[in-house]
Amino acid sequence: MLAVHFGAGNIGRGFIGALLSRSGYEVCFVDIQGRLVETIRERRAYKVHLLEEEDNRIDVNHVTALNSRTEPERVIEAVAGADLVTTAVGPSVLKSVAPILTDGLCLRLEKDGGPLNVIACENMLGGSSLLKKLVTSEMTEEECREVDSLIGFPDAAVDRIVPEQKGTDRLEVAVEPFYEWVVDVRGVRGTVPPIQGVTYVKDLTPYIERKLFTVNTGHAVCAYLGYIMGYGTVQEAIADPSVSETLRGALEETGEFLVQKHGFDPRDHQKYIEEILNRFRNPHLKDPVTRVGRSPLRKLGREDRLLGPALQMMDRGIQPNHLAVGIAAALCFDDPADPEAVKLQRMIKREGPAGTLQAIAGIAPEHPLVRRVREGYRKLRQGT
Ligand SMILES: NC(=O)C1=CN([C@@H]2O[C@H](COP(=O)(O)OP(=O)(O)OC[C@H]3O[C@@H](n4cnc5c(N)ncnc54)[C@H](O)[C@@H]3O)[C@@H](O)[C@H]2O)C=CC1
Ligand SMILES: O=P(O)(O)OC[C@H]1O[C@](O)(CO)[C@@H](O)[C@@H]1O
Repeated sequence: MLAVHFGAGNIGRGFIGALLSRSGYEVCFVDIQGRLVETIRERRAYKVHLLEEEDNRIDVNHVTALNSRTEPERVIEAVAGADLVTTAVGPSVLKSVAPILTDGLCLRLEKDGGPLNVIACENMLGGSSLLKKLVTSEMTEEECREVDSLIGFPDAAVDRIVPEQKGTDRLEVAVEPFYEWVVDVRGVRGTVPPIQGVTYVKDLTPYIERKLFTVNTGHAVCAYLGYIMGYGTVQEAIADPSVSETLRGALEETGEFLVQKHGFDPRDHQKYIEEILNRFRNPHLKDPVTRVGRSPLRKLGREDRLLGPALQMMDRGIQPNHLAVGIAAALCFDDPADPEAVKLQRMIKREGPAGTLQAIAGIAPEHPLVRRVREGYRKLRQGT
């Protein structure tokens, strides 16, 4: 079985590629970084280091790689002959992957290659659905019909913290031991991919919202507050009671909303929150707040981890008091090395916090959430 995986980065090697290889797939990574591709091709194996008390390393074998910039024809052939396609490139990069994927899928359809599933493993709602839209936008009506019946784009939720890599080995990836990969089985075409460790569900929404609005909301709130207070890592930030109080408050708010919307058992959800806080505290992880807070414009998107739950909970009469502080903290994120943070700060200078929220997420300045965020923003800027 051949799996073609776009993005040989942290999640690609440290999570998706590792699980696919363990499940018996030969994994062909596709990336644009020449040295990385060459090294994978030379070694055909790497190690995943589990960041826990004991020093465990797992061997990942039967891997190879292709460079989509220098050998696009080979990537197209690989997609045409694959048993599974996955991505972990970043939500904003899906549009760059789409053209070569389209060519591979068209070749497959020409060759009557049979059903195939394409799973986008990105931190976003509807990642595979977006990829399908991008891919089919360039296809004829006939090709679109064939894609509908033969190529599945099941949406997925992926959860594993893979921090910046500090090791000396080019391929080894250090990861937290925990992982969760949930796939919407309704989107699958043909045989359900036999991936060990994947949970197939009939409705992904409760799972992806629970994950995005707990793990990612909490991580973002912690990172942005930590950044303002001068902490370097999530682990340092969460040890500060003023950060952990706001973080816990925000997760209790999103928790109330998730329990109400999806009918989770409140005690189970509380356990889920505690587990996540423990994962953030993992003393073996040193996860920079700048990595977790990266791309603030994306994270301040209307449906993403901050405004997404805040807007939905206000519609239900739940007040995002702590979450609004987290959103205000996101507006203060000014990491000079992050192009989105630089752009964000330029917008705030020009249009103020309310105008910026309107421009990024289309929220009217008179929305009650904006009043709360502005209040939080003023206090954070004054250092109170
Ligand atoms: N790091 C983490 O803990 C988690 C990340 N994610 C999601 O996984 C995705 C990837 O994140 P990371 O692995 O952390 O990022 P990363 O930056 O480590 O990896 C991304 C990889 O994609 C490659 N890439 C960029 N453009 C490409 C293209 N056009 N074609 C092929 N490859 C391309 C990059 O060279 C890089 O190797 C993101 O959507 C992220 O939100 C999800 C859960 C956890
Ligand atoms: O990968 P993104 O969306 O930029 O955000 C970083 C987030 O993803 C994770 O890497 C894993 O879900 C978290 O560490 C963090 O919440």
